[in-house]
Amino acid sequence: MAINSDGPTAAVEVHGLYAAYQRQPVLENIDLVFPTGQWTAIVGPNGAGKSTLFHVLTGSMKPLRGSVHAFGHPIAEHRRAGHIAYMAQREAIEWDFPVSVWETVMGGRFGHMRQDAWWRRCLPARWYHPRHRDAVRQALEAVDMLAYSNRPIGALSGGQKKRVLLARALAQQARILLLDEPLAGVDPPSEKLILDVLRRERQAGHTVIMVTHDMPSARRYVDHVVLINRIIRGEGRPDDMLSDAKLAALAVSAIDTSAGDVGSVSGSITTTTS
Ligand SMILES: Nc1ncnc2c1ncn2[C@@H]1O[C@H](COP(=O)(O)OP(=O)(O)OP(=O)(O)O)[C@@H](O)[C@H]1O
Repeated sequence: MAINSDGPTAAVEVHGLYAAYQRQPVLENIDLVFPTGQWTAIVGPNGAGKSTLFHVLTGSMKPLRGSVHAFGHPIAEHRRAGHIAYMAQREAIEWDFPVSVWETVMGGRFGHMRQDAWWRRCLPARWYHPRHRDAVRQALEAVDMLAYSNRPIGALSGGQKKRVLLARALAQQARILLLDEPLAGVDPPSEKLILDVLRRERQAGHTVIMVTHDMPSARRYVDHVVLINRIIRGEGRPDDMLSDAKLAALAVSAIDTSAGDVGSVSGSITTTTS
């Protein structure tokens, strides 16, 4: 699939999106445009539907209604072509699986490997095309984890696991990066490292969309903020969206949704200004 992402095209466009689990609505009437090359923070309380939105954006969950396009093409085409990199929450990974850091990050290359000659895909991992090995090495270097390449993923600290998940997303060399809470549970140096990596991705023209509860970092780094709790509660510049008043209103919006059995949450949004 040839995708022309030059010019002002939106990286991702969502129209009239509804999503539900067992017919219980989680997202309703979502309309969003993520411009190419911008860094967006998705902010909302626990249970607001942020991860669900990402499942739909990656094409792993079918919406009840509505459409999702990336660079003007249906999201399913991008999923097949590996154009969208996704960093799941740490909890979403089976860490006891007996694979090394290197093999985990190589997983980010599987979409690209479909373009390799069939015989190369049958070879042992050490014979993978050098461009895959280079991408993995660069990604591990970017998150300062190359020295841990041979370590089993189960033998990493929480912050190191986050960095490996980010490396796997980077190895995909995708134009769109979706990151579900990349800053959760990391210490300040790791947080700075991750934010600097994402800033470089944005500078390279990639579109970065991250879920976060870290308001000081969002205020400092991102271009655009989307407030969500089952429906879109606001979007705009970080200064406007992340005021204490807006965040307090977002936390109250959680109470509005509890009648629908979604979003009945304890707000976990930090309103501390940096
Ligand atoms: N597999 C599932 N089956 C049924 N309900 C689900 C499933 N996954 C999520 N939900 C429900 O959907 C709602 C939205 O969940 P989601 O994980 O998208 O929220 P979130 O905003 O990412 O929350 P958090 O900040 O806690 O990660 C919640 O009420 C949750 O209980």
